[in-house]
Amino acid sequence: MTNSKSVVILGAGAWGSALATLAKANDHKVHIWSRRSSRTLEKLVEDADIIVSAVSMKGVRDVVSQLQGLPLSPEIIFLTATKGLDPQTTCTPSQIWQEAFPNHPVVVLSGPNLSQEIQQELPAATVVASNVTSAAEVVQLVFSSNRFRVYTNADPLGVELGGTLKNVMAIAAGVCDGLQLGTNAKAALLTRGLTEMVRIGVHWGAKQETFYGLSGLGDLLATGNSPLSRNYQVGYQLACGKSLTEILTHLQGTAEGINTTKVLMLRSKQQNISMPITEQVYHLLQAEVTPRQALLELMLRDIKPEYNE
Ligand SMILES: NC(=O)C1=CN([C@@H]2O[C@H](COP(=O)(O)OP(=O)(O)OC[C@H]3O[C@@H](n4cnc5c(N)ncnc54)[C@H](OP(=O)(O)O)[C@@H]3O)[C@@H](O)[C@H]2O)C=CC1
Ligand SMILES: O=C(CO)COP(=O)(O)O
Repeated sequence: MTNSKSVVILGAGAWGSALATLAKANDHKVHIWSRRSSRTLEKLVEDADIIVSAVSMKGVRDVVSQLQGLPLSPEIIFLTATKGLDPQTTCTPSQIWQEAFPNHPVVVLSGPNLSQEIQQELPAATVVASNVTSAAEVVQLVFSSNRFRVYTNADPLGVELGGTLKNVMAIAAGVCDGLQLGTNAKAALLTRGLTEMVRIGVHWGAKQETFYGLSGLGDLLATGNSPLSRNYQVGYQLACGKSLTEILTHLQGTAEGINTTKVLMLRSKQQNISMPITEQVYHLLQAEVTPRQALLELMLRDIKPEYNE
């Protein structure tokens, strides 16, 4: 097949494995690498067309620095699928990749993509975004199929922030359901959560409209309503009285929202941006408030117009 690409996926977790399944189903040559792999990264990336990073945030700088020492073809496209923020710099993963590889195109993939549903071959849609349109189109072709619809987008920062910021709201949504607060409360929470995502995201440099697409609202709806989301599970179990340590001991995989909440608190304080839901999620994760106290804090904030910001 002439359009067959060589795809190397870094990270053999839930998301790396699901992305591998999608690319393989389209007859691409796919190799998955993890830090436990017997095969060296150098050998694997030798003839790669696309390097996909599906490691969790805490692994991004490690894999970037491993790749930096290797001779890479200038044609290689980097695709990042991590939904997190760097705790030291507050940078997004794509900013880290682009800084390390300034001459390569970097593409972001993000959307409502619960990996378990994708592994069950249920239909889903996603967004691939880049400043280099041709690179986004290559990635679009590699992953598109009759069960995975891939849209391109020219706002990589907005696409990446949508998938990242919604993890904080997914924790809050889990709390909302765990406390059995009802459908009205959930709708209010997700809507005001989106307002908060837009507020900080636009200040960051992202486009407002991007947050109303698949990678923002779409992913917020998916993870804010599904027990398959690890972030949602964290919130749900906190509402049921478990401690964060207890929850993390049994959680399958990564809940990026925990780190993202801390990074967002830092950034919103530095830049004086109001993020009341994020702030309550932060206090809850620090065990400084109970879920009921967090709810009351939000309900008893000063009354104000819906849009004055
Ligand atoms: N699961 C999902 O539904 C989706 C997840 N995502 C995002 O994808 C990212 C990965 O999530 P997911 O696959 O679910 O998480 P998992 O916890 O299942 O996997 C994390 C992966 O990251 C690797 N990793 C962690 N630290 C390092 C490191 N220092 N060096 C090399 N590899 C490292 C792990 O390797 P090891 O196994 O060796 O620890 C593992 O392969 C997250 O940012 C998540 O938000 C995005 C969309 C959907
Ligand atoms: O981002 C996701 C789906 O789009 C996965 O959500 P969790 O990381 O909360 O499981």
